[in-house]
Amino acid sequence: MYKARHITDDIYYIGVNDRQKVLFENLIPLPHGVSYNSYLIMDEKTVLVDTVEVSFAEVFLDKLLSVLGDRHLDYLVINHMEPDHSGAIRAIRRMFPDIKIVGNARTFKMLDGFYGINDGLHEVKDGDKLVLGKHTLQFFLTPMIHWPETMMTYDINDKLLFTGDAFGAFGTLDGGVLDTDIETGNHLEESRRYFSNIAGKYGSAVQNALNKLKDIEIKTICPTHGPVWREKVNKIIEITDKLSRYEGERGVVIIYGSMYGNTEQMAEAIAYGLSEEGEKNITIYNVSKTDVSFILSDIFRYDRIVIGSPTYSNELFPEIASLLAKLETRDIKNRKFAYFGSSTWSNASIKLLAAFAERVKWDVVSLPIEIKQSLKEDKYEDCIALGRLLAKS
Ligand SMILES: Cc1cc2nc3c(=O)[nH]c(=O)nc-3n(C[C@H](O)[C@H](O)[C@H](O)COP(=O)(O)O)c2cc1C
Repeated sequence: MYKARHITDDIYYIGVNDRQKVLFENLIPLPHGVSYNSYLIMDEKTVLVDTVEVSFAEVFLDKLLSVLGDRHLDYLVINHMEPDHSGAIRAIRRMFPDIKIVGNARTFKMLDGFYGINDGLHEVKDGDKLVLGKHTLQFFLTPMIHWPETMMTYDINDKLLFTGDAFGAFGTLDGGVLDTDIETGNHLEESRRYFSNIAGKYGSAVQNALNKLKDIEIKTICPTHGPVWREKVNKIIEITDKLSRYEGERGVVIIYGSMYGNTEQMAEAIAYGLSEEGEKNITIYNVSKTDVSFILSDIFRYDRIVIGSPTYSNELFPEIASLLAKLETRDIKNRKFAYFGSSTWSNASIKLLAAFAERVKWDVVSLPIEIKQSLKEDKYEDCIALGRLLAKS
């Protein structure tokens, strides 16, 4: 019944859309849903590349059988064992008991641990090839994008790379699958948020993978989430390269926590100073309102970061503390930084922000600004001056 999309003559898209999940990994909001991509190669040998989340197994198997018809499924290639891609493996094995499962040594340890599958395996090492008939697959081990077993599979014939989570994006595929058939503005934005929140911690691993792939010609990128990239292959590689090198574009992100508005007024004054000096790309985030995944995405994207926090029970404002903890685990480098804070009797937030700046080794461009009780004229002017300075930094 299903009409599967051709990616190339012999390669079909048979993934599914998830518009039910509210939080990816129970953490990250999915306002536009997410797709779990799976691909089928129909050659002398038939090959399934990755599967989908278990709750979609039924519709997934129907899609698979629609393309496969009465042919047997010879191989399942596992690029990534995370359950949103490996969830239907057991169902596939039950339906095709003779199928050969292709993965690396680390894949197979996880396959046994997750699903108790430890036979019918075809182990590959970095650079190994598998001939299917017209098509030959080559496997590249790309550990820590985003788990240790992750690998990529290159179709030498079609110059097409199955990349697992790399180059993925949040957002369902509403009709089109190839970027040539989609208005991809939102998916490109969501690819940044995806990278920042999922793989952002592993910048050097991503750089290693990009280096490993630099000599192969890639006409099509087939990730496990979001659009298949063809027209924008270079664009998506460039975005990933920049983010994984932590190279910030010109732009300022101001993040504040505030209960009664004083810290917020400081943020506004800093933005005023920035704007006065000609800075156009300024975003202010109230950390209690915007989900941290969006804020992280902008922190990955831009080169100047400003954070303000009230003192709260001798600590940072809790949502700011939570953001800083997330930033520290991601090890984002090369950011210019300024910070500010407010308190009523003892200013702990400034000291904690200073300690954070030291730990992450960001380049602090100015002394912090701190206020007590309310924002008065002199400190208001200091905030504006900080904005002007940041614009020139
Ligand atoms: C629950 C709570 C705890 C606070 N704890 C402290 C504190 O430990 N030390 C302090 O100097 N001020 C403390 N304050 C006062 C705030 O830090 C101060 O009023 C600040 O300017 C509030 O900033 P805002 O107007 O941006 O919310 C606390 C305020 C609240 C509501």
